[in-house]
Amino acid sequence: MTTDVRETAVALDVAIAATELRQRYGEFEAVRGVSLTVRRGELFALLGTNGAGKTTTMEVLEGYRPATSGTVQVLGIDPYRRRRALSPRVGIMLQENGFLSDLTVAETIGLWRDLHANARSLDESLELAGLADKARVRVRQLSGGQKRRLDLVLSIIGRPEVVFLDEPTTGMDPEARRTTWGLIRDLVTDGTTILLTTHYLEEAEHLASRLAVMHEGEIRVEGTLEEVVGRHGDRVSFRLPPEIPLDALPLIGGHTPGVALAGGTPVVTYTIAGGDQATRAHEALVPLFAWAAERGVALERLAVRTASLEDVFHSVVKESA
Ligand SMILES: Nc1ncnc2c1ncn2[C@@H]1O[C@H](COP(=O)(O)OP(=O)(O)OP(=O)(O)O)[C@@H](O)[C@H]1O
Repeated sequence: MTTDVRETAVALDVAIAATELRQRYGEFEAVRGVSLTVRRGELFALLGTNGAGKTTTMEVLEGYRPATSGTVQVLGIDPYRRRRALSPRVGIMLQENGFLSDLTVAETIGLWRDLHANARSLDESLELAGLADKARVRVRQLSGGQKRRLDLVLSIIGRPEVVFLDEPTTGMDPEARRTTWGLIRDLVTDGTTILLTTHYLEEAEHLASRLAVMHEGEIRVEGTLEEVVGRHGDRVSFRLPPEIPLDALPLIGGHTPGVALAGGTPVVTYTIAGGDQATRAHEALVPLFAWAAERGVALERLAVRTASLEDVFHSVVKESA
C-alpha cells in the first residue's frame, strides 16, 4: 500500500489522529505519549493545567513542528510533511494573533479572503465576527474580545473541514462567549471537525462531543462528558449530626466518607463510584437512611450530585501532587 492510499483509508471517518505523540524542547519533554482520535464532525476539547502540553500538541497537529516521535495525521495527511496540501482544508486560530494592527477590520478580512478560493463574503465575515459596525475601525482599536472573535472568523473564512481553536474565547465577556459558542456550534452542525483547547470547563461542557484532560504532558482522563464525570462518581453529602462521632459513620457500598468543614460546620461526603450510574446514588441512600433512622438523626442538608467536570479536573491535578 502506498502512503497516499493508506492515508486516504484512515481519513474516511477519522479527521485527526495522534498516536503516542511525544514532543521535546531540548531536554524537556512537553508531550509524553499522547494518543487521541477526533472523528469527522466532532468537537473534541483539550483541557488541562497551564503548561500541560495542549498548545504543543495542537502545534504538532497543525504542522507547525514535526513530532519528536509518534505519528499524527489530519484528514489522513501528515500535517508537517504535507502542510501545503493540507492548509486549504484546515483553519487555525492561535493563542496569539498575528494581525497587522494598522489595517482596518475590512482590510484584514479582505487580505484573508484573498488567500482562499471559496472564501466567505466580507459581509458574512463581519456578521459572524459581530463586527458589522466596525468594518472601518483599525484592528488595534478593537477590544481583546473583539480581536479574538475576528481571529476566529479569519480561521474559518475559507470554510475549512478541520479547525484548531486554541483558547478561542479568552478575554471575552460572558455574552460574547455565549455568542461565540453559538458560532462554533453552527460550524459543528455544518460538519466541521473542531479541536479546541480551553481553560473554561463550562465551554467544554457546552460544546464538546468528547474531551480530554491533560496534565504534565499526558492525557489523564478522556471520554464524553457523561463518561468522564460518571467514572468519577456521585457525591452524597450531609451535615455531620452533632451527636454522632466520626467513627460511628457507616460504610456505604464499602466506602468511608470524607469530612470537611463548610462554613465552620463538618460536612460528610461519600463518593459513590462504579456500579450502575443510573441507580447507584439510590442504592447508597437506602442503607444511609436506615442508619439515620436507627440513630434517630435527620440528615441535614442532604444532597446528591453527580461529579462535575471541575471535580474531575481537580482530582487529576491532586493525584499527581
Ligand atoms: N518553544 C518552547 N521551548 C521550550 N519549552 C517550551 C516551548 N513551548 C512550550 N514549552 C514548554 O512546554 C510545556 C508545555 O507548554 P504548552 O504551551 O504546550 O502548554 P499548554 O498546556 O498549552 O499551557 P497553557 O494552558 O498555559 O497555555 C511548558 O512547560 C512550556 O514551558
